[in-house]
Amino acid sequence: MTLVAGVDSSTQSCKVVIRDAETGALVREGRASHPDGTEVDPAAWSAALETAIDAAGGLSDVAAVAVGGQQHGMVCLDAEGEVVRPALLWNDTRSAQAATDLIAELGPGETGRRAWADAVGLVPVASFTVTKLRWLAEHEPANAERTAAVCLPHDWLTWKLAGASGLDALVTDRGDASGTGYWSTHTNEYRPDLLERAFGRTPVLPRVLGPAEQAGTVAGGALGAAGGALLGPGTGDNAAAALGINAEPGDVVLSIGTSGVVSTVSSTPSADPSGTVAGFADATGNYLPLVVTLNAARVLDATARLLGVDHEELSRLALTAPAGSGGLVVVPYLEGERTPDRPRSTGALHGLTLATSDPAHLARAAVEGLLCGLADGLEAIAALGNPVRRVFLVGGGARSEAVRRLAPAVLGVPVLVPPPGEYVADGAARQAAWVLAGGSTPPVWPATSIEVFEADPVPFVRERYAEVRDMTADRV
Ligand SMILES: Nc1ncnc2c1ncn2[C@@H]1O[C@H](COP(=O)(O)OP(=O)(O)O)[C@@H](O)[C@H]1O
Ligand SMILES: O=C(CO)[C@@H](O)[C@H](O)COP(=O)(O)O
Repeated sequence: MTLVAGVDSSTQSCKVVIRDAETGALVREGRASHPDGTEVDPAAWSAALETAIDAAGGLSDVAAVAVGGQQHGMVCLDAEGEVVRPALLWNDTRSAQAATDLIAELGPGETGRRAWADAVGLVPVASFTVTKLRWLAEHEPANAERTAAVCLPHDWLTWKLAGASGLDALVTDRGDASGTGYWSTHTNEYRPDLLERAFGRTPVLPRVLGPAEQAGTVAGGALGAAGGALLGPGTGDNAAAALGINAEPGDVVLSIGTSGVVSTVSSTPSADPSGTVAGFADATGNYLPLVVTLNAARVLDATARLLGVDHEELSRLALTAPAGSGGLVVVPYLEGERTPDRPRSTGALHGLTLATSDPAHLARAAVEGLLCGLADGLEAIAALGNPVRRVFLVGGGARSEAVRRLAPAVLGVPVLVPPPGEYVADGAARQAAWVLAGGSTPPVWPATSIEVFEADPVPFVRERYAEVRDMTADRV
């Protein structure tokens, strides 16, 4: 049996799956936690990857490996390849003003937004790497000066696995490059002019590999791994999830992890000047228009904490309250928000009455608030002309029964739930198998069983949410 490994280095943890390259059958897996915070030393990711590889039984019998990772994180390296400062993650909002400035520099109002969307497929928000680089240039000029190369979390881990042999060895792929804000989905090339505008100069950037292009081999002893396995180009976690689910045009993947994601595979690049839909690339040569919220599974974590219950009880409580939670609405902007663009916002609770002041109503309102944000995302994806034929629900939040049962009601469409699993790591493993096998399309692995959840639509839940979602206080 030939084995391949896939890695998901995501916000809260690192997961490794080892699968049969031919059938896709799961053979072993391992995981390790990442530290909290929106600013993280990349050494924590390599340590977690080392632990997760170990927990998965090592890589000595594995023929190929690929890394999927949280997108956009700014990893700055000096001329010797040392990390200059902790990475700023996708959910760090300190570069919100930089985003506003960069948009205005390409033209006032709509003109600037359209110019960015036409240039790179997205309109800057604090999440994107380009805004973090502007923030660095403005606020930490000494660190900016020391920065010789910039890469993303998955690029850095791939480079470490390959032995970190010099900045010229850095590689990435279209999927993750398309989330930087200085790589164009329209031309398949970097836009050094935009990077120079943001950062003042163009540091070394990872070479962008094709979807199944080899990225070298794992170096013996790198992150404690046995050497020799082929390395895939890796990709961003959302592109990896699409590959893991085998999403095709017309399929929408809804992921409730640290971020809430609504994405779809498309054969054409998108450019949404409103900035709601980010026009990324996928990991197969197609495109991945997507809407992302900063607040997803952690809204459930926070509500469970508030109520002093575990996830199972939170779900049970939510399912005992009525649809619409008697008018109680949780606006879930606990970390600020990216879609809609409210980086300085806080969460809010609206509609408290004596009747709604109990744990069940709060639990239900939290699940509904989270789903309303994703329903807005689904609507935006569809409004750009993307067909919505099937909607898949994945991510840690999909383990909640209340989420699975309320999603079709709030979204107004049936929801397909594959078994709980690590679909990002699976997608990376499938990419590794593709690199090994070669060819123009990834190997076909048998589809997993799917549970279909259906419910009568409850449009009044979204209507009530829309009434109050902009009534929030700013952070102090
Ligand atoms: N049964 C559950 N119900 C609700 N949320 C859950 C459940 N199990 C895990 N989670 C949450 O899912 C999140 C982790 O999901 P995951 O998709 O792995 O995130 P990420 O990829 O961003 O690290 C955590 O916030 C965790 O608390
Ligand atoms: O910012 C985005 C995508 O644009 C996020 O989806 C990150 O890629 C983090 O993903 P998770 O850790 O939540 O899976």
